[in-house]
Order: sequence, then structure tokens, then C-alpha cells
Amino acid sequence: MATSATTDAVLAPAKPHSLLADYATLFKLRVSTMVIITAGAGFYLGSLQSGISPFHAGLLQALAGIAVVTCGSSALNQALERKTDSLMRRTASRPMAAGRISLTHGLILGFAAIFLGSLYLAYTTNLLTGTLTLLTAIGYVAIYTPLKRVTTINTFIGAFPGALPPLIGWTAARGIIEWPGVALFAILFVWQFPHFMAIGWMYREDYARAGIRLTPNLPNTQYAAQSTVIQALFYAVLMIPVSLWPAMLHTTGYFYAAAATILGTGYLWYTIRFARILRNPDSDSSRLVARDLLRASVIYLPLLLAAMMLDAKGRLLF
Ligand code: HEM
Ligand SMILES: CC(C)=CCC/C(C)=C/CC/C(C)=C/COP(=O)(O)OP(=O)(O)O
Repeated sequence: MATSATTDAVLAPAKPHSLLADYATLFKLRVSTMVIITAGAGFYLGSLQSGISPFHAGLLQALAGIAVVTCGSSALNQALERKTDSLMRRTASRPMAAGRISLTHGLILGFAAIFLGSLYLAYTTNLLTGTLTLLTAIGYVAIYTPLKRVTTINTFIGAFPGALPPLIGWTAARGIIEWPGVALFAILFVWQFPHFMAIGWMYREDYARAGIRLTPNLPNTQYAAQSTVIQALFYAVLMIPVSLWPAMLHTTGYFYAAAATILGTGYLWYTIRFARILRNPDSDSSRLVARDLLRASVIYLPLLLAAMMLDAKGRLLF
């Protein structure tokens, strides 16, 4: 089979690892940064709903607590997956999989961060936010992570903790769960399907080697490709109306509605392009369209949130 650019990158000689670089990997820095951005967007919109500026100590306290719990969850996820991670090219050099960080080290860091971060949120922000953050961590670590080896439904389950951070940001600002916060949850929930169908397709052989069950690595490749494309397309189409929900709730206005429609059409376009995996599932070009959809997903989301924040009712930018 042809070797993809992605696989070549993974096979490149390992660079020396400093403890700092290992922590960045252990805490999944890029994904965690995006999680914190989504929580920050929720806090910003919730504050405007209250008619107050989001820029006060409460924002820093909420984001610090959420960041600590997110990092702790990533550490425990890697502690649980150190064996399967060591079987996959993409993850074999992770610090726990490669044995540079011990199991005890990872477990202590992970449990301490989740416990202390949630407690900090409960005290400094509010009890609801601390509880929701703890439940998100439990959903990710104790439910989603073990399910990855059991059923392809794992991605649907994992989408719940993945979508909760903006709602947590909202409750940090408002103290209660309200419809605009639920709309943010729905946006993140739907966004994840094209995102991880693309990733699952790119790394399907890797995931299969480690015994991780995903729609893209079902035994019949043609059926797997069809099912992957159908799910990605279903959610990419749904993304457009769901992303308009904040405008329907009057949390945002017409500018956001127009931006969400344009951005959603772009996301859908990349997902339609992703359907090319049906033509020749094992080709390099099939991996390239999957990689482009992954890139589109991580560009689409911050742009959508930025448009929402720019157009939020009663906006206070500074
Ligand atoms: C069930 C849900 C999800 C799954 C299974 C998933 C899985 C993954 C995987 C495996 C990667 C690594 C891709 C690579 O190394 O090339 C990745 C990348 C990424 N994910 Fe997700 N993800 C999910 C949800 C989320 C959520 C909720 C966020 C944040 C809001 C997020 C943000 C990102 C970002 C920013 C990247 C790019 C990181 C980079 O460039 O290295 N993901 N995702
Ligand atoms: C507030 C808080 C506690 C948030 C934590 C939730 C969180 C980190 C969600 C990330 C989304 C998610 C399910 C990623 C799955 O990647 P994976 O772990 O399957 O990816 P991998 O294959 O790279 O390990």
C-alpha cells in the first residue's frame, strides 16, 4: 500500500524529549487549547447575557480551573491507553506509551489535576460549574476512553464530554444552564462528527492495529467508507441549522447568521469533498481529502465562535 505523507511524518526520527515537551504531549496541548477557547466563548457570551463585561477575575479563574481539569483528563486518558498508544504510529512516542513518564507519575498528575481543578471551580466560580467539569472529565476518562476498545459507538459517547466545555463556560458566567448554553453544546456536539470521521479515516490502519473500534476501520473497507461518509455528511448538513440556533435565540444577530451560513457551507464543502474516499479508499488522495477536512474543522470552529462573539447582543469588546 502507498505510504502517505502523514505516515512518513510519524516515522521520522524521534527528536529528544524534554520534560516540558512531554508534558505538552501528555496534556494534549493543542486539543486542550481549543477546549479552553470554546469554554472562553461560552463565558464571554454568558457574561454579555448578564450585561456585564467578561473581562474580570472570574474569567481567569474559570479558564484556569477548566484548563487544569482538561490537562488532568488528558493525562489519565494516556495512562489508560499507554499500551494501545504504543501500538499506533501516531501515538507511540507519547511519554507514557514510550515509558518516559511512569504510570504513577501520570496517575498522580491526572487525579490531582482533576480533583483540585474541579474543587477550585466549585469554590471560586460556582458549584454547578465545578460539578459539570468533574462530570465531563469522568465522561471522557472513565466512559469514553475504555469504550474505544469495545464499540464504534464510542465516538458518539465521546462527543458529549467534547461538547460540554462551552456550556461549562456559560454556567461559569451565569450560574445556571440556559438555552444559549445548550445551543453552544449542540454546535460543538455536531461539529465533532466530520472532525473525527476524517481523523478516523486518516489513521484507520493505526487504530485497527491497536484494536480501537471506529466506523472507518470496520472490516469491509467499502462499507466502512460509505458509513463514514454518510455520518460525516449527515452532521455537516445538520451543522448549518444548528449553528444558527444562537441567532434564533437572539444571542447574536444577522451578521452571525450570515457568517455561520457561509462557514457552514465551507465545512459542508470539505465534507462533500471527503466523499471522494468512496472512489478509491486506500489511495493517498483519500488520506489527503481526510486531512483537508480535519484542517477545515479546526479552522471552522474558532471562526464560528469569533463571529458569534463579535455579533453578541450588547457586545462589549474591551
Ligand atoms: C469524540 C470527539 C473527538 C475525537 C475522537 C477527537 C480526536 C482527535 C484526534 C485523534 C486528533 C489528532 C489528529 C492528528 O494527530 O492528526 C484530533 C485533533 C484535534 N482535535 Fe479532536 N477529537 C474530538 C473532539 C475534539 C474537541 C471537542 C475539540 C476541541 C473543542 C478538538 C480539537 C482538536 C484540535 C484543535 C485538533 C488538532 C490538533 C493538532 O493539530 O494536533 N477535538 N482530534
Ligand atoms: C473540561 C474537560 C474535562 C474537558 C475534557 C474533554 C476533552 C479533553 C475532550 C476532548 C474530545 C475528545 C473526546 C477527544 C478524543 O480524543 P482521544 O482521546 O480519543 O484522542 P487520541 O486518540 O489522540 O488519544
